[in-house]
Amino acid sequence: MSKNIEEAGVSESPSNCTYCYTLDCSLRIESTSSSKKTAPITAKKALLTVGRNSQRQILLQIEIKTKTSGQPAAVCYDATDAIVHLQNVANGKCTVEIPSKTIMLQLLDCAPRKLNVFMKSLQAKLDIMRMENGTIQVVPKPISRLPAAFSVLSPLTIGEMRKVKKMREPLSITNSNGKQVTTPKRRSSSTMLIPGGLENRILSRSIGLKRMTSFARDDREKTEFTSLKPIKEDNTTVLERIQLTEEQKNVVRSVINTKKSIFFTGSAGTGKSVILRRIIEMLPATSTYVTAATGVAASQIGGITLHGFCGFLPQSSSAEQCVQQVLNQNQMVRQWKRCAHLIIDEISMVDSEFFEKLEYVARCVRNNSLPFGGIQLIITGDFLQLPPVSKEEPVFCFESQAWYRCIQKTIVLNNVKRQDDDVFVKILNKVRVGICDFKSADLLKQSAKHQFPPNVIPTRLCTHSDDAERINRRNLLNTKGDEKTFHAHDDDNFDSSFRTLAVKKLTLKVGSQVMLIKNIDVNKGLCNGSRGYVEKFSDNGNPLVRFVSQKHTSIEIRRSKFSVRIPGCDTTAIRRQLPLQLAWAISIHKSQGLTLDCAEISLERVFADGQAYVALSRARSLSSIRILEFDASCVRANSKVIQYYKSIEDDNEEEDNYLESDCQPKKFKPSNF
Ligand SMILES: Nc1ncnc2c1ncn2[C@@H]1O[C@H](COP(=O)(O)OP(=O)(O)OP(=O)(O)O)[C@@H](O)[C@H]1O
Ligand SMILES: [Mg+2]
Repeated sequence: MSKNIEEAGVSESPSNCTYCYTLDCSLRIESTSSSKKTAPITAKKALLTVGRNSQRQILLQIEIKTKTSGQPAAVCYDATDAIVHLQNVANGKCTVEIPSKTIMLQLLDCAPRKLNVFMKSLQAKLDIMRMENGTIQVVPKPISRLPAAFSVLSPLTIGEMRKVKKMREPLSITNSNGKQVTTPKRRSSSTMLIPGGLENRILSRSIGLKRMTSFARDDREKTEFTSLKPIKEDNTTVLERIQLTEEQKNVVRSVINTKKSIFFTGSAGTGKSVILRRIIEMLPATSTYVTAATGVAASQIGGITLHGFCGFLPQSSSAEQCVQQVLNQNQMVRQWKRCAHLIIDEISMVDSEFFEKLEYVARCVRNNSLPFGGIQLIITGDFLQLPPVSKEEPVFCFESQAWYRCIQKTIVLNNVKRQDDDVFVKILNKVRVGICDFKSADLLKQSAKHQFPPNVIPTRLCTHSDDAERINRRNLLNTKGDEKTFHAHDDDNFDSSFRTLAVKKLTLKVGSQVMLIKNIDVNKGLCNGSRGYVEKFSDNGNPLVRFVSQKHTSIEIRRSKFSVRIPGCDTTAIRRQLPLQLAWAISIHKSQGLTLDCAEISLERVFADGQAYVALSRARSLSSIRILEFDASCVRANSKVIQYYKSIEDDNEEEDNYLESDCQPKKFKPSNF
């Protein structure tokens, strides 16, 4: 069974069948009848279940909690002719049209991934049913009350998946000129295989194209049908196809199933941010707030900075003043009240005082005495990477009483996915805890001789950001090639305070060293952090980039979509810009969270614990870095953090002896507790 589900893309499903065929959402039911107009029905909380009746028709059951009785009211629709519109799935929205019942269901505020799986499973079952029936019932019998027999659909089997795949393969048909025409390989998910003109009618409606005048079955219609384009979805969110490992899935399950406040940690490259992206897709969009300690880290997960989220100025204000600052802004009060899940990446850079203030503000503004005002915290990061920026000895979040009160479960990830070179991983694991033995130091020193492909100058990782900016400015100025400036296209929702890795104005020259800031084709090795140089500009003005991973061809880079989820709404702000940044140099602080495939590191002026570890662990392999004048003394780890991690390990070992796996670990007790 698990194989079927993995193929269906729901590998993290806790309960396969329920996961595919039930969905929590907000709902609006509208009439599509032009003659009989009725007021739409809206429900903040509804549960949709797909099932069958005794005649094996596919039914859509809707349960709504009514305000008056508090009891769920249920209604069931025959979904035989349902049309699914998937354009907005990435934002947790979707529309289902049932023409025979002249209604339209608008599903809102869904967890995007769950919605995607639910709709695709429904679509696959409908496609199979229609193919097997050969035709659809144009006017299925309406079912006004719940059917006597209603059973949740069985999960998709491998056989069914194959049938659907085959059905969606290109069709070869002959048009009126006698030419063979092939339909698009991947049909949009809202298209259906229904014989005759009905298919055209449904297609034209479902994709919102011009209505066809005649539904007669003739070749001209078939040709028009072939020209339809598949619906585009935001590939970066819903359709990211990284197969999570067992330990990664375990984190997702803990967050989704237990609803506990969870801190998951692990060394650099264990997939913490990948897991976060999956979790974000599985939580309802309007009550989930995605944040990170820094702008760069936030942009990696489509979120905002924690400072941007909180609505107060933590440095200069007391806890009471912070509460007051929030209360003075209605928008911020609404946001704090609406928040049910708060995601924080790169927690190591958030200091204890800020975390205490956040927790206090949450309780006061929400008027809820539970830890963090009852918000589920989903926190990740590695405290052995960069600490909070501070002139004095940093005080970490885990040292605060708030942390001790709020975090109910701590999970440690052990499998590094960024590097697959065992020797390098072992060196990194030692460097992480501040150890650099003679053998490791020797291997790191030898890397100074590494050579890279001609024309690709490795990214210089600088300890200080001024150095990085200076290097990029100087190199761009000294580059002699043609120059072009690309201005970002921002939509109306985009606010200047939003952070994305894509800059507002990007100036490139032929010969510029660049780095991808987004995955564009993972199979070809063109992913976030891939390095290359601008070879020339194409006829339509886009840069042609020769990447390290693509020795023989250059790739035309076009504008990509960078989305920022607007706090408190289920909409996103969109910036369209080239997914590139200048890459002669970046600061180590800005590189935290990134994966680089070609870097030169100078660690002479290291000033923070974990800084050397962050720099070294950005690389995919030892052969892809060049370390200049390496001295083992730059390898530093904070002793408080080492002690904290030791305490987590001890707790986990003890926990293994318990039968109940979710018992609360004792955790690191803050000294002043
Ligand atoms: N299950 C997986 N399968 C394949 N690749 C993976 C998997 N998990 C993570 N990766 C890859 O490993 C790299 C590191 O992942 P990610 O950035 O999520 O790690 P991280 O733990 O957040 O690291 P850091 O602590 O540096 O922020 C990325 O290139 C990511 O695509
Ligand atoms: Mg990360």
